[in-house]
Amino acid sequence: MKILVVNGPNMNMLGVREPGIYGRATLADLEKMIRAHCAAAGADVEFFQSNHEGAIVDRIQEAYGNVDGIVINPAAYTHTSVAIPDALRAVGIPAVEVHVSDIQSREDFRRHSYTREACVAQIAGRGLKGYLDAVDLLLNRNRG
Ligand SMILES: O=C1C[C@@](O)(C(=O)O)C[C@@H](O)[C@@H]1O
Repeated sequence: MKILVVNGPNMNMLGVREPGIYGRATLADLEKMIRAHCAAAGADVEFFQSNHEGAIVDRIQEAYGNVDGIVINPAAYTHTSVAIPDALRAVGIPAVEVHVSDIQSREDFRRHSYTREACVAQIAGRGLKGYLDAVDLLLNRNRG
C-alpha cells in the first residue's frame, strides 16, 4: 500500500502561521509523524506540498497507477478549486480530505468544500492527528 500526502498553500508555514489555530508543529514534524505511523503499519508514504493549484493537479495526475490512497489537505483551495477535485475524480484513487482546524466553526467561507465530493471522507478539527486518522481510514479500506 502506497499513500501520497498532499498539502496545499501555506501548509509549508505550519508552526509559524496562526499557531493559535494550527499549533506549533512544523510541516517537517507532521511528515515525520506520518512517516512513523505508516512505517508501523507497513505502508509506503510520499509527501508533496505546493502553494500552486496547477502543481497540485499535476502531482495528483502523476499518482495515477502509482499510489493506492491520497491524504489531502487542499488548504485554502478547498473552498475555491474545481480543478483539484476534478483531478481526484480523474485518477480515481481513494482520497481523504483533512483539515487541521474545524472548518465548520470558523468563517462562513470555510464551511463549503469543493473537494469533499471527490473524497471518501473528510476529517476536520482533530489537529495533526487527523492526518493519521486519514491514513488509518485508507489502510482499513484497503484491507477491505
Ligand atoms: O489553509 C487552511 C488550512 C485548513 O485546510 C486546515 O487545515 O484547517 C483550513 C482552510 O480553511 C485554510 O485555508
